[in-house]
Amino acid sequence: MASFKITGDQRLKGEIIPQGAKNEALQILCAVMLTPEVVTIHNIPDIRDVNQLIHLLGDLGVKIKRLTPSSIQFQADDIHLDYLETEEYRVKAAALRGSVMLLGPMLARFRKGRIPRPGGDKIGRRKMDTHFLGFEKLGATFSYDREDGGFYKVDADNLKGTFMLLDEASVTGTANILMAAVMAEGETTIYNAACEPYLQQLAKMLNRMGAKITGIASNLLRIEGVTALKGTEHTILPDMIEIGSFIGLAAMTQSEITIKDCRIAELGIIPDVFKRLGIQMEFRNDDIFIPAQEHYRIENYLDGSTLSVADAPWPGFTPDLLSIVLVTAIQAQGTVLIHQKMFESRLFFVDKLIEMGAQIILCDPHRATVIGHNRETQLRGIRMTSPDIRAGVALLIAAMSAKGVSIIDNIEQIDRGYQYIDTRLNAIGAEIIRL
Ligand SMILES: CC(=O)N[C@H]1[C@@H](OP(=O)(O)OP(=O)(O)OC[C@H]2O[C@@H](n3ccc(=O)[nH]c3=O)[C@H](O)[C@@H]2O)O[C@H](CO)[C@@H](O)[C@@H]1O
Ligand SMILES: C=C(OP(=O)(O)O)C(=O)O
Repeated sequence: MASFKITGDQRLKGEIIPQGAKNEALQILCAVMLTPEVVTIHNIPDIRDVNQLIHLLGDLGVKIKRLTPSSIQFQADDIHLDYLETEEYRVKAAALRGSVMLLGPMLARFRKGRIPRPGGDKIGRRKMDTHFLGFEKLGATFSYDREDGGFYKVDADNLKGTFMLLDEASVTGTANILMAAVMAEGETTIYNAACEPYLQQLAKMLNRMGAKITGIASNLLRIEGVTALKGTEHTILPDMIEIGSFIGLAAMTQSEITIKDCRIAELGIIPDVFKRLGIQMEFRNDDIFIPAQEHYRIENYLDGSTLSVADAPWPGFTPDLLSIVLVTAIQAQGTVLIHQKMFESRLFFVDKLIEMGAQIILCDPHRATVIGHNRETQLRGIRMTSPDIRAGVALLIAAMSAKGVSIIDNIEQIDRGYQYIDTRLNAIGAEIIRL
């Protein structure tokens, strides 16, 4: 288990380039399984989850040629389906959540998919019903062997297009069903589809491969099935969660940071939520400039009542940034209610922030009220453990703003999704040592 030792209270200054988006990369990498032709992907982040998925593709027989550190060529022209039945596959695929999206492409191309219960953050129940209800609608049979350590199997003689109304707008569920439907016979309609930028990017890539998808960016996707897909090139967007994390980090640590090439048009409501916390930012072409700010004041609603920030499926605010908003509010002036609707166990890390001196009331597992210090009291460094990827970065931000030294254990959680975060932040003035 690795740890970070952070000496807090440093002001950062400089430019930072966001990495390619983790959650987009996981979808796009699974899509390479849909064609025997070459698919070239650019801006791939060098992070644990993504590297594990790339290894898994290699084990399945995908030919992998690294062109540059972040550009890779894939060719899935000789897939070893027998590997799906091995113990090694179970162990490796269970190490991350993104591997679940291999099912849709495998079903589309080989009419068979296997996946163990996937890993990912332990942030409450993470059901997969949407995925399998969708596959079943397309004509697949599904079985789940609980005795067998939890192994999902899908098989189909033939996939047939149909209308489906998803039980919820699941991100990986929509990606999975979409990738199965592109090669189903006839027309599929997916209503209540998730439409995060990750999915928009996936659908655009699939269309470049020869798929016929309309309704991209909406919750109503129409797919006209095709018999085969061809190769393509794809560039992953900057990681919007990393961009949001840097905005929060700049505000909390009173740092002047320019976040480069953000693809601002794709960030949806994210900048506005941070602006409502009182954080100033300037869009300079496609960069976001955050000035060093001593004070930032949380807005109230127009009627004077307390602001709340809640997650919702896109174009609502992503749940993956709520931990960052929460930590950022600690040094704001004012009060905000953080409402994490989607996950049940994502707010418990506030205990550590409270131990550091933050004023937070955990109302219930889904809601926490943060009463900002307005920099009248500084957090103090402590030893803590990173429970999940985003809480881990929230704790890192807290530690960087705190007086004294903090240790964060279990930083493998952070490494799942943030590329060389210590090196990149140290380059602009942080003091983080990897132990
Ligand atoms: C690898 C990957 O891409 N992971 C992301 C993906 O996970 P993932 O695809 O696993 O998450 P889902 O979108 O399926 O659902 C997340 C949670 O939200 C709940 N839910 C979902 C939709 C809805 O309309 N109402 C609702 O309550 C689900 O029951 C579940 O508890 O999307 C999540 C939600 O944006 C993000 O936190 C994860 O980072
Ligand atoms: C919850 C997340 O990831 P995963 O779905 O991979 O656990 C996340 O990226 O915040």
